[in-house]
Amino acid sequence: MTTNTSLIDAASVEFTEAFNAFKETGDFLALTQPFEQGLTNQENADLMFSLEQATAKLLDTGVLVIEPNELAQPLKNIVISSGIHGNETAPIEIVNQMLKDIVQGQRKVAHRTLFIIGNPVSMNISKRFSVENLNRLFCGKYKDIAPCYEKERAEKLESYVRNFFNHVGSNFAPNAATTYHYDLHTAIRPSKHEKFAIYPYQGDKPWDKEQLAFMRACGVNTILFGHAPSGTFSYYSSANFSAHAFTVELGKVRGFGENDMSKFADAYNTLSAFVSNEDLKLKAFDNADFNLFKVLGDITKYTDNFKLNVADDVSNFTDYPAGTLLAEDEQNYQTSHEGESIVFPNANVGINQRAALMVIPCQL
Ligand SMILES: O=C(O)CCC(=O)N[C@@H](CCC(=O)O)C(=O)O
Ligand SMILES: [Zn+2]
Repeated sequence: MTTNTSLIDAASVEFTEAFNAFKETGDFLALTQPFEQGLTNQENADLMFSLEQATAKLLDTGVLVIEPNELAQPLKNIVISSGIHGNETAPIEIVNQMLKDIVQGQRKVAHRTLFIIGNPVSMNISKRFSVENLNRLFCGKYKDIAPCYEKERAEKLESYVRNFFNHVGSNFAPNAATTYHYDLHTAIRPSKHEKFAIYPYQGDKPWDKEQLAFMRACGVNTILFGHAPSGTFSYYSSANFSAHAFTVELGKVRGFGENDMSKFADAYNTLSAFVSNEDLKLKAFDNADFNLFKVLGDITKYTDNFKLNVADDVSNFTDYPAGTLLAEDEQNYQTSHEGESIVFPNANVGINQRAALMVIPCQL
C-alpha cells in the first residue's frame, strides 16, 4: 500500500514538473512523450493555465485546447492534428513549434483551437501504429476491433473533437462558428507532387474553392477528391461536424531531427496566421494553379495471397497505361484509364484494407 502510494506520488510529481515546464516553454512534445498512456485522474485535476488573452487546457496527453478570452469574427473553431501515425514526425514538429510560439507569447490565438498529437504510443516507438492503423478507426469503426491502444485512442479522440465542436467545457455558448480540421501527415514513399491533400468525400456538397486556395497558401497545390466515406480523422470531422477538413501530406516520413523544417514554412505560417485571425490574402482559386485528381477507387487487399505489382521504389502519382495489371488477388485490379496514377501503394496492410488509391487528373 505504501509502495503504491509512493509510486503514484512519484508519477504525479513527474507530471506536475513536466506540466509546469510546458507552461514556460510550450514544448508539447516534451509534455506528451513521457505520458504516452494518457493522464490519470489525479494528474487531470486542474490542467488549465492563462496565456495572453486566452486560456489553455490540457484535456489528455497530446490534446490541448486554447480558447481566446474574446472570439475574433467571423467565428471559427479549428482542429489541427498531427501524429495520427506515430512515425510522421514533421507534422508533430509543426504543431510543437506553433505551441511554443503561442505559449511563449509570440503568437496570439484568436479562434478556439484544438491541437492534437494523435498517437503518442506509436510515436515513442517510431512506428506508424502500435497495433491498428488509427486512421482507419474513426466514425465508430474502432468498435469493430479487439481491445488495443488505438481502439481506445480513437474513441477518446472522437469525443475530444465532438466536445470541442459542441463547445462542451467552453466559456462560450455553442455558436454558428465555421469548423475546420487540418490533419497533418507525411507519406511513406516519395511523391511526384511532394505535398498533396486528400479532400474527404463530400456527398452532395460542392468542393470548397476557398479551402483549396487555403491549401495552396499552405504550399499544397495537389488535391485528391475523395470518392467515398472512410474511417479517417478528417472524414470524421467533415461528415459529422461539417468541418472544412483535409488529410494533408506534407512530404516524406522522416524521424525526429531529420526534417528540413524550411520545407514546411508555408504550412506553418499559414496555419499560424489562421489561428491568429490574420488576413491571409488568399489568391482566388484557378485550376491552372493546381494538380487536381479524382479518386477512382481503392485497390483492396482481400486475402493473404494479395500481390501488388508495384516496385518498392515507385513514387506516389506514378501513372500507368490503361490495361496494366496492378494487383492480383481474389479480385484483380487492372487500370482502365489512360494516365491512371497510383497513390499510397502498400501491400503491407491488413485484410480488407486499402493497399493503394487510384486517381486520374480532373478540373473543377
Ligand atoms: O504514404 C502512405 O502510404 C500513407 C500516408 C498516410 O498516412 N495517408 C493517410 C491518408 C488518409 C486519407 O486517405 O485521407 C492514411 O493512409 O491514413
Ligand atoms: Zn499518415
